[in-house]
Amino acid sequence: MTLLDVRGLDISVAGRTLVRSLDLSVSSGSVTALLGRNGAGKTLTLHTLCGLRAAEKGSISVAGQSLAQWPRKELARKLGLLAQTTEDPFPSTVMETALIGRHPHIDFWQWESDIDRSIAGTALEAVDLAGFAARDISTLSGGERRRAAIATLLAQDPELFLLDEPINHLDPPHQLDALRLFRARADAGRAVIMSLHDAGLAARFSDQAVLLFGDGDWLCGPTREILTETNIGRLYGVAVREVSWEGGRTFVAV
Ligand SMILES: Nc1ncnc2c1ncn2[C@@H]1O[C@H](COP(=O)(O)OP(=O)(O)OP(=O)(O)O)[C@@H](O)[C@H]1O
Repeated sequence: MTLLDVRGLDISVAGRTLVRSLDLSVSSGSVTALLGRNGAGKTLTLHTLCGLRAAEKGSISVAGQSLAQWPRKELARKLGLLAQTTEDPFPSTVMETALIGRHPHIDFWQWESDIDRSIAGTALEAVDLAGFAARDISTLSGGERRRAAIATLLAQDPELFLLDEPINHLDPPHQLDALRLFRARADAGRAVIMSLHDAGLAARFSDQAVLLFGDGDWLCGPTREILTETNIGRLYGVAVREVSWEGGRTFVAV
């Protein structure tokens, strides 16, 4: 089933067109990797896809209905954003932070139920924060805080996960854990779009890749066809070699 359909989308800022006439279709069960240099427009694109930023030109539909027509709370059950950075303006515990993800599922006058607490607890376990529930969120390390943000999104449990550099701050084992976890969500019928700076991890975990060149140009297609030495070299403006091993491949700048 097509969860997200984007046609002719322009992303512009301060008089510059970063993405011109983007067409993108995302189906349940798939992982899409979004790659581009710093400033190419990955964050602005993700923010536009979830309605935080208005689309100047083009159409975005979510589960067959125009993005703008979705009531905000219903939309938050369809799609959820892992922002690139998180702020904690109010004191709260790690459990309270994870429970924020349950808000789209709770009626206006209701408190979180035991089921919501159990879902949030399971999400904390999934990101290796089981023992952290009572901790003040402001005491977490950068990587722990990133995993708490992932737990909040897992507790939200949207159909489409929009992830802005999900492995920021994570050490290598937790990077793999997080990417495996989202890959498993997709394999269970959800969908994922994630911006990444590691083309090797994009090759390993995605089915579809979108390359943003930052000048309006983009490429989109099956990962195997899009992630090539030539395209990645053009994307980053450096010579790149593909390195393969049994079943896997990565890219090295030379
Ligand atoms: N409000 C704004 N005014 C002017 N320029 C902006 C504004 N917001 C974003 N930009 C610029 O738009 C460009 C795209 O930003 P965006 O955050 O989408 O990049 P990105 O691809 O996610 O980069 P990174 O890899 O560094 O996270 C950047 O050059 C940024 O400086």
